[in-house]
Amino acid sequence: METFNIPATPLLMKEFLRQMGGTAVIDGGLATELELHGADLNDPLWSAKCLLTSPHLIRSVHLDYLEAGADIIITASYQATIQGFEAKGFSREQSENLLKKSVDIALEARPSVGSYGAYLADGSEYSGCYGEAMTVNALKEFHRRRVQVLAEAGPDIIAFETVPNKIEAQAFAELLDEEHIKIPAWLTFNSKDGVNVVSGDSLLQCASIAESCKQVVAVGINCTPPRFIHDLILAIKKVTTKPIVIYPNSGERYDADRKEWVENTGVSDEDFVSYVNKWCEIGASLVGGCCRTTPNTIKAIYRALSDRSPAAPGQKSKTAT
Ligand code: MET
Ligand SMILES: [Zn+2]
Repeated sequence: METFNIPATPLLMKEFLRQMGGTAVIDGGLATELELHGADLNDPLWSAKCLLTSPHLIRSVHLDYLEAGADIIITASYQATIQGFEAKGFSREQSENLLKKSVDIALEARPSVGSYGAYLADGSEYSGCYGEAMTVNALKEFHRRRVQVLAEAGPDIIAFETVPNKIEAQAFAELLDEEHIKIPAWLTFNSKDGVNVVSGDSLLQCASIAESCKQVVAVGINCTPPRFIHDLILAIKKVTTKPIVIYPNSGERYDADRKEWVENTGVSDEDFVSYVNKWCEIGASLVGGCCRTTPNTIKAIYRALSDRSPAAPGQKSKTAT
């Protein structure tokens, strides 16, 4: 495993990318890959359930992604919340230790902070509807201790992922500031129409919130069908000077009622990857995959980027298999 120290300013994220040859490769879906290896994640904790039952499996999937060429791996903390562990009978201290464990497993990892909708485990991170009564302050209180614990575990960067609406983007940005979080962060939104974030809130407004937060070193999109990515990059580019991070899902449809992905509604690894160079040409500099993408997808992204220019990831000392 390589260790990258990403210093905590946007400028130095750019320096990290320069060292990477301009583009860095992120890993692919974690939870869906754990499932492919037999984990039963039908649980409110989703991938975080493996922190309890099979940490060795998490470790092995992280390694698969590193071997496939990922420069950045994302921890199993997406749906790990103190409130979620407590609901299972763990003490506060045990819950905090489980959060920390997700970072320890990935060592120089980038912990994932899923939204409040992910904690609800009812698919609401794909609707962004938290009800009229939800406020920025309530979301901040929900996430506060979690973000502190993850930051204290010493990762390189905190990935706030699948952010479905503006109030949660605001909550994360304010938390980073209020808690004086020294670890840099990225904020990635999801979209189901290629124009707005899933709640219908303006992507431009959401990305602007990320842009004006000094701890945020990259802004982008995750867990969104590949066919929408091109237009979303162009939109984000209008409001940010920060590096753009893109990790789409396989494009398959998720059936929230049945709690399963509808197979064969997505694109093949090859098709997915054929877009990657174009995305980088128009402004993306960190690219990977989200749900239902696999180490094969990441291998193909790594190869596509290596073919692009001599300064691309292929030139790095790492050997892709
Ligand atoms: C619903 S998006 C999930 C993101 C998380 N990092 C995962 O790959 O499991
Ligand atoms: Zn996803």
